[in-house]
Amino acid sequence: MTSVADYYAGKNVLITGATGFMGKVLVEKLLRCCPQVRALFLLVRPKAGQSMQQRVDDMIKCKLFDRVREDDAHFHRKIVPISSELTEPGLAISPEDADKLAACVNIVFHCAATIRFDEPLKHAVQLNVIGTQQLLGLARRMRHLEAFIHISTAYANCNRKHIDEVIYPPPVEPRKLIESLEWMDDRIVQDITPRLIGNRPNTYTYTKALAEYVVQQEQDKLNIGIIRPSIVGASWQEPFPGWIDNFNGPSGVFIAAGKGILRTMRANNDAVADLIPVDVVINLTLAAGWYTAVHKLVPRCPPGPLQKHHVMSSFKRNPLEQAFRRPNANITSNYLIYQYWILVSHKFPALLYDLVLRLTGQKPQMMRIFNRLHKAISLLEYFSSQDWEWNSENVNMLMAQLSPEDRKVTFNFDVRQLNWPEYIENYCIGTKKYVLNEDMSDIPAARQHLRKLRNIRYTFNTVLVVFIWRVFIARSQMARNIWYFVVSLCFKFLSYFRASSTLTN
Ligand SMILES: CCCCCCCCCCCCCCCCCCCC(=O)SCCNC(=O)CCNC(=O)[C@H](O)C(C)(C)COP(=O)(O)OP(=O)(O)OC[C@H]1O[C@@H](n2cnc3c(N)ncnc32)[C@H](O)[C@@H]1OP(=O)(O)O
Ligand SMILES: NC(=O)C1=CN([C@@H]2O[C@H](COP(=O)(O)OP(=O)(O)OC[C@H]3O[C@@H](n4cnc5c(N)ncnc54)[C@H](OP(=O)(O)O)[C@@H]3O)[C@@H](O)[C@H]2O)C=CC1
Repeated sequence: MTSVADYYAGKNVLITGATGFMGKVLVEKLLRCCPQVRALFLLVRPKAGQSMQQRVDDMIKCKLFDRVREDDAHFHRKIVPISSELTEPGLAISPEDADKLAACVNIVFHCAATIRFDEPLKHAVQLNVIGTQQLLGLARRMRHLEAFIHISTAYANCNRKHIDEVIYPPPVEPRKLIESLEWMDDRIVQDITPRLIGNRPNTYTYTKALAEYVVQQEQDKLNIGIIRPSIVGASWQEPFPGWIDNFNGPSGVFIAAGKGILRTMRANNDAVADLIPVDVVINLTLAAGWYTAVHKLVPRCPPGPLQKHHVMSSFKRNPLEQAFRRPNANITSNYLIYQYWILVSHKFPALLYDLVLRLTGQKPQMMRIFNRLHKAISLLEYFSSQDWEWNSENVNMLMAQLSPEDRKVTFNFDVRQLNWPEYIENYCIGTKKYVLNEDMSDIPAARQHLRKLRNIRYTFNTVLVVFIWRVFIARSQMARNIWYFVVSLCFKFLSYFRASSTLTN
C-alpha cells in the first residue's frame, strides 16, 4: 500500500479554480504534504487589472501559505500559472501551453465554477457546463493522465430527498440546452429559467448537476472521480484552525449574526446545517485523486451538524468590532413568526437608526444593508430549512484504503473526531481575523461596546414600557384602577417591611 504523498511524488498536477477558497487550500496542502510533487499547473485568468502572474504572486504571499514557506522558501518554483479563461473557446489557453499540458499532466483537479446562487443561466452554463466539457476535451489529449477529479456539490441533486453516490440522469440533455441557449437572447433565457430549473432552487445546483453528467460521459475514456461536498466551512486543523476568506454560505450568516445585524433566520427547528471543514474536503479530494488513478469513485463528504448557540456564545466571547446590536438570533421554521422577527428585529431598528442618521445630517444606510441581507438569506433558505439523507459508502471505503498514518494524521477526513463547539469557536474567530481583518487585541474594546449596547437596550425597553403604560392609563379607567392597586400594594409591602425591620432592631 503506497501512501497518498508517495503517489503524488514526481507528478504534474493541473488545478482550475486555484485562486478560489477551496483551490487555495488544495494548492497549499499539496505543496506542504506532498513535497515531492513535480509541478502544479494553475489555470488562472487575469482579473481586475491584475495579470495572471500578479494574482498568483499575491495568492502565495497570503498567510495561508506561511507553513509551506517555513518548510521551503522556494516553493513557488513548483507553481506554473497558465493563462486561461474557462468561458472562452479552447479555455483561451495558448496552443503552446495546451501542448505542454497535454504532454505532461498526470492528474486534474477541476474546482473552478461560479457558485453564485443568482447567476444568470447562460453564464452558469457557460462556465459550469461548457467550461467543464472543454476541460475534459483538453484532458482527453493528456497522454499521461491518471485521474480527473471534478468538484461537484452535495446539492447537485437537491431535488431528491435521498441521494446515493451515483450520477443521476440530467434534468435535460446538456447538448440540447447549450444549442438552445446559443440563439436565445438574455431576456428570453431569464423568462424560461424557472421552468428549466424546475424543482431545483437556483442555476448553480442545476448546472452542477449537468456538469456531473458531462463528466460521467467521459468515464470510458478517463479515470474520473467526483467529489460532492456539502456546505464547506473554515478549516478544522490545517494549515491552522479557522482559515476562511469569504462571505459564502454560513460565513456571511455568522458575520451578519456576530455584527448583531442578522437577528432571525428561517431554518429547520433544530437549526442544524450540513457543514464540512475545508481541510477535510481537501484531504478527501487528494485521497480520491490517488484512488481514482486506479478505480472510479463518487464520494460525498460526510457532513456534521452546525448549531446556532455555539455561534452566538462564541461571538459573545470574541465580539466583532462595532456591532450594530448584541449577537442574538431567533431561528424559526414558521413563516409568520419569521416575518414578525424581521419586522421587530430588523426593519424597526433599521428605520430608527436611519432616522437618527438623517437627524444628524448623515446619509441613511441601514435599511439598504438589511435589504441586501434579506436577499442573501432568502437565497440560503432553501438549504437551511430542509434535510437530506446522503449515502457515504464510498467515503468510508476510501478511508479504509488509506494507510494508518494517512487515515489518522496526514489525510484525515473523519469528521466524527471533530469537536463541534471548538470548531465553531475557531470558525467565528477566523471570520474576525481573516475575513474582516480585525485585530484580536481589540476584543476588550469590542466587549465594552457590547455592554454599552446592552445598557442602551435596557434603557430603551424601560422607557418604552413606561410610555406604553402611561398612554394606556390615560385612556382606560380599568388600567388606572389596576395601576393604583399595584402601587398601593407596593407601598403597603414597603411599610410592613420597614415596620418589621424597626421591631427586630
Ligand atoms: C443565525 C446564526 C447561526 C445560524 C446557524 C444556523 C444554521 C443556518 C446556517 C445556514 C447556512 C446555509 C448555507 C447554505 C449554503 C448552501 C451551500 C451549497 C453549497 C455549495 O455548493 S456552493 C457555495 C455556496 N455559494 C454561496 O454561498 C454563494 C451565495 N452568494 C451569492 O449568491 C451572492 O453573493 C449573493 C448572496 C446573491 C449576493 O450577491 P450581491 O448582492 O451581488 O453581492 P456580492 O456577492 O457581489 O458581494 C458584494 C459585496 O458584499 C460582500 N458580501 C457578500 N455576501 C455578504 C454577506 N452575507 N454579508 C456581508 N457582506 C457580504 C462581498 O464580499 C462583496 O464585498 P466586496 O468588498 O468584494 O464588494
Ligand atoms: N464553497 C462551498 O461551500 C462549496 C463549493 N463547492 C464546489 O467547490 C468548488 C470550489 O468552490 P469555492 O472554492 O468555494 O469557489 P470560489 O468562488 O471561491 O472559487 C471559484 C474559482 O473558480 C475560478 N473561476 C471562476 N470563473 C472562472 C473563469 N471564467 N475562468 C477561470 N476561472 C474561473 C475563480 O477564479 P477567479 O479568482 O479568477 O474568479 C476561482 O478560482 C466549486 O466547484 C463549487 O461548486 C461544492 C460544495 C460547497
